[in-house]
Amino acid sequence: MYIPAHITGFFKIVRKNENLKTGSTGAGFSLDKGTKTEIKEGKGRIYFNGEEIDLCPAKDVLHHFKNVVGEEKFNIDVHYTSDFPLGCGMGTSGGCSLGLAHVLNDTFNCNEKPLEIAHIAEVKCNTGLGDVVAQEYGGIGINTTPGLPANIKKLKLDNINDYYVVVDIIGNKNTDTIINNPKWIETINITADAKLEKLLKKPTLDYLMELSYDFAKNTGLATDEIIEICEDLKFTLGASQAMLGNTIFCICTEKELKDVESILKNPVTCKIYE
Ligand SMILES: Nc1ncnc2c1ncn2[C@@H]1O[C@H](COP(=O)(O)OP(=O)(O)O)[C@@H](O)[C@H]1O
Ligand SMILES: CC(C)(COP(=O)(O)O)[C@@H](O)C(=O)O
Repeated sequence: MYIPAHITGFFKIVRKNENLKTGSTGAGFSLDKGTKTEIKEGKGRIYFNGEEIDLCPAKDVLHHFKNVVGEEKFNIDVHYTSDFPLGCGMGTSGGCSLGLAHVLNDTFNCNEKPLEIAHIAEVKCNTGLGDVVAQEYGGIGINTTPGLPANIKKLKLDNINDYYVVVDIIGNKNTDTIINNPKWIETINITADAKLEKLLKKPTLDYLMELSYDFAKNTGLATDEIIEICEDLKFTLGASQAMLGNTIFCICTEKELKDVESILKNPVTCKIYE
């Protein structure tokens, strides 16, 4: 099962009593690189690109299905193969949660709701608020409702194939340290305020990038290093920080691609995944 990586440009945090209704609003897009989930016979271990890891949302999804299926039938290990690391704002933890929920639901012929199970796992573990919803829908999404049921308006572009998304991962940034911190929540929500309405009135990719860069700078989430590189990428459609990671993303045309790749240290070139 393949789940696309997802980049959030800007977002607002909405916490409710119910995990299903807790989530984010905002905008972002899915990529043609991501995470593949497979299960094999085993003892409940989780492997990420060959290394055993402790991944809270994956464990939560496993726990849910173990209760549904019955412990005696549940002898599996999980194997993830991912293009992007965890904790870098590429929605990798979401890809792991959602991929696993789908694989288990299909394999054990359950009649569960994989998207809901994955979203609840992400919210409980503080690894994501809107990723799995966006990943399930794909494309460029404007998310107007936190949690589920989802209300995502997709931005349809005739020339979407003309664009490349170039990603440069500089380092880690764990989502839970930000989305649980009252000061960050206040700053993020004040800065995000009005951006969604603005984008809905003028739903273009350039404007999404402009609002995202404004969000990255004005929240203080982007480091000086990231801002400096984004300034160097001003000749493109736009560049900003992937939320919530220490990661740059840039949207450019084929003509600009070589210059963009030469500015970034470890460029990974992708396309938007519809
Ligand atoms: N080797 C690892 N590197 C980074 N995160 C890891 C690793 N192993 C497990 N984790 C867990 O993965 C989760 C990453 O979540 P998050 O920061 O939301 O990532 P992403 O941006 O990929 O969605 C955290 O719960 C973290 O504890
Ligand atoms: C921005 C974030 C809250 C976290 O994203 P990540 O670090 O990729 O888990 C995301 O889930 C969203 O709601 O848009």
